[in-house]
Amino acid sequence: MVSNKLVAALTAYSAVAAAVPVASQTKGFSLVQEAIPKSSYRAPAAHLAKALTKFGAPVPAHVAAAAASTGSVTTNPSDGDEEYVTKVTVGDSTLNLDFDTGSADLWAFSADTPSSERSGHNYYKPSDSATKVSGASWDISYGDGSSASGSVYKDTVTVGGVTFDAQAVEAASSVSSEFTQDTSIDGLLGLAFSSINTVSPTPQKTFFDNVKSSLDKPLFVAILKHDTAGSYDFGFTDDSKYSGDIAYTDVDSSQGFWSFTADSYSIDGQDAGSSIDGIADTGTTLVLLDDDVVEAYYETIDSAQYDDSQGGYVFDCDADVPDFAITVGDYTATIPGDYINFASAGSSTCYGGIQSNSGIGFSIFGDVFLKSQYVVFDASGPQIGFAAQ
Ligand SMILES: O=C(c1ccc(-c2ccco2)nc1O)N(Cc1ccccn1)C1CC1
Repeated sequence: MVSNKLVAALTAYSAVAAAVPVASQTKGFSLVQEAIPKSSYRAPAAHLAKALTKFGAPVPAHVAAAAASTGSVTTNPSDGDEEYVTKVTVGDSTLNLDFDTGSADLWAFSADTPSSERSGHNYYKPSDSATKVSGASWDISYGDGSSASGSVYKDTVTVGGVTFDAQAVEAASSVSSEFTQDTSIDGLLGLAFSSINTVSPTPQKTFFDNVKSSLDKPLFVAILKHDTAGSYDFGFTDDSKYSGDIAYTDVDSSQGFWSFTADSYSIDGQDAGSSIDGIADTGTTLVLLDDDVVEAYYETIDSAQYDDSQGGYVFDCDADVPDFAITVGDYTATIPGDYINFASAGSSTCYGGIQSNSGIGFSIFGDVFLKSQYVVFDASGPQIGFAAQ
């Protein structure tokens, strides 16, 4: 049964992301000395940490923290791949956060959230070293109609071993019912561009913006999967996690999103011959496209129809559901039809993973698409890269 939350979300909108090479030393060898190219620059602390480790000395926490130049954290799909939950240390709390490349606020349930709105959730407790940002507030509304607001602290946040000790943590004083009812997540970690951070009067930087200059590479990768654990990787790409080559294309960040143009799209392998402008949004469950594309897609499924009560297209669960693909350069990114047979909608009907973007003027490539791909969000450019998982 499609959960009430999902129906509510879909009715309004459906928004809702190294092995240290052991040098094999043999007796008698020579080293070629060469200057380290700038692009592989590592933070000074990384060299200190490495030297201390080499001689068996303890690495002080502040050195280790400054030194982390890559990180990786597991992300788990909730039931039915509705959202992806990632553990993050925020101040003195470990919280389950929804990494969201469609927004730029790091916010969490907090001691300021009324207990009636907070039950079933972990919540943020400022650390002893936290500081409140005087006069600051935040207030965000999402495409599914959900919202939250509150005050702001600076505190230490660690994601997959990467730490920033002055991260803006937005403590919720109020959250809408969608968040209260979704006890899988205790808040969001925004990974869009900081230009759309809602803190007033001074917008704050996202976690990625704060750490990207200390990472080996200024990028993060979303490796979301269907019904099994994936990861968010920071500062590196890992060719054991994808096949073929990564196809990159430019990102237009002027609206704060990871916005790109797919050169064309195809339905069941039939190229439609027109491009799609959209955003990569780990915080949106489904794929939301212009109405003409959605209608062309469901034309291919005899039993498909728009169901007002479900707020979207449904079809017989035993229908043959075609693939939907977009092309980026010479790479074709395919969503398997099985991913578009998204969820039960009662009796023998199923809910489609492709739905209308309700005319918002751009498409949203949410988790139904992202979980079929290895997706590189690269701040240099900026650019976005896709490869087959
Ligand atoms: O939910 C959001 C969303 C995220 C952040 C913000 C926001 C407001 C102020 C700063 O950020 N506003 C949104 O609405 N979707 C997904 C979506 C789905 C459907 C319709 C509209 N949207 C943004 C990424 C597009």
